[in-house]
Amino acid sequence: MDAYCTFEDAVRRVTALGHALPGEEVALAEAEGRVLAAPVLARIPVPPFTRAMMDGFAVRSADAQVPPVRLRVRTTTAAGDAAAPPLGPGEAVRILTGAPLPPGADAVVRFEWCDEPEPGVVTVLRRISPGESVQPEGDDAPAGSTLITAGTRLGPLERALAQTFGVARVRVRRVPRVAIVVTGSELVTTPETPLGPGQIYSCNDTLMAGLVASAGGQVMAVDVLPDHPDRIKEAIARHAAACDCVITTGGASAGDYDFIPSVLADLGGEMSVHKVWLRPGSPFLAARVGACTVFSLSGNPAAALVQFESLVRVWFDAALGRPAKPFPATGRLAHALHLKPVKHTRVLRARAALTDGVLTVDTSLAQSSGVLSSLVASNCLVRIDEPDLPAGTPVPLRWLPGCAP
Ligand SMILES: Nc1nc2c(c(=O)[nH]1)N[C@H]1C(S)=C(S)[C@@H](COP(=O)(O)OP(=O)(O)OC[C@H]3O[C@@H](n4cnc5c(N)ncnc54)[C@H](O)[C@@H]3O)O[C@H]1N2
Ligand code: MOO
Repeated sequence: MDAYCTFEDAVRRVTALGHALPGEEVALAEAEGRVLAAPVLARIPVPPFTRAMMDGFAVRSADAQVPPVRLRVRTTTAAGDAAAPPLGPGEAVRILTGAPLPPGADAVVRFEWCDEPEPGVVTVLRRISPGESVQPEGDDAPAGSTLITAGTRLGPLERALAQTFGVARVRVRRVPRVAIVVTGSELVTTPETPLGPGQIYSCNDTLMAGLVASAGGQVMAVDVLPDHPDRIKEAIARHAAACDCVITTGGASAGDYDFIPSVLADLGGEMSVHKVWLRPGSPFLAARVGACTVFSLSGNPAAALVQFESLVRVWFDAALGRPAKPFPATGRLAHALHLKPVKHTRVLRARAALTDGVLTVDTSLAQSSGVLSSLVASNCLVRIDEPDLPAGTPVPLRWLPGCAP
């Protein structure tokens, strides 16, 4: 296979290569960044008992309809105490925020609305409604309710929620194991090493490792290899046997040292995508080698970023059982666009910002594949399918990792 496919077709084919990985149970404490394979259900109601929301006096609201009212104070209940015995008519319990209400009480009168004329007596100065300053058992959510849906990536908020509902273990997808093979005889990976003639400092090793982690994968290896087909072949074969995914960069196009297509063919790779009408990033291969998916990205870092964000990430979502959409958001062009008509889907780096409640996208950053510095000024990628678009046109958008508002 040596034919270009459309961007849409490439998305479909990459999605088809990603199968949801098996689920496994892990302790909540170890689940940061993991993706749920099953929903998290509340093990207990929260709050687990009806509790005071203010420091004050637990009362029967029926007793406090015509203030001022004198009530006998039975005892004090603080957070962590068991509930006081049932409250009779004309009685109150001094109660602190978070403490369980005694049976019979249906409201809390905050201290500010009370007088304490003598020990054991409280005067309620205001009319109190039932339920005042009280949170009923299960008000947040009852036991058995769905707290977090499958496919959600667990962060601090999700883990905190699960913990407060008494959930100790969660079912998550196995983490995709990923190897990165960066190719190019010109590459130097240690910036402290002076460059020789024709050499450049590599950035794809760092870029890909970071992107893989941001997509929920575990980087098992990063190899940086010269353009030597046997070494590249050996590395891909070795990693394909141990990993769910191998990502290569460089050598993907038509140059004399672009060995990747023939290496994948030699390895018996079932080619799913060869080239894509995508700019930047048309040299893109997706193949299955045994049980492993191999993505071969352009050596050009800006193109490799676009390929990862708009295609490879779709595979990670499928592997993690999440709905996949390359450009899930929408922004409006800040300026009109007039581009050369091409067959490609263009992906532009851009800076999106809210202006008067509208997400506005500024694409006036350097777009050359050879320019990386403008990437740091950008916070999103936008998809452009037409050469001429007026200002204000809605365009599909993906936030770059860590840039979503
Ligand atoms: N005759 C053709 N030439 C090219 C085509 C084509 O279709 N026909 N496609 C062009 C496009 S588009 C791109 S993009 C590049 C991609 O080519 P490769 O994937 O083979 O990448 P390389 O040639 O190995 O490298 C391209 C460029 O990027 C630099 N590079 C590579 N690796 C790294 C790295 N790890 N860190 C930083 N920079 C890297 C490399 O030195 C080159 O400058 O091909 C066009 N040519
Ligand atoms: O499409 Mo290449 O991927 O522009 O530089």
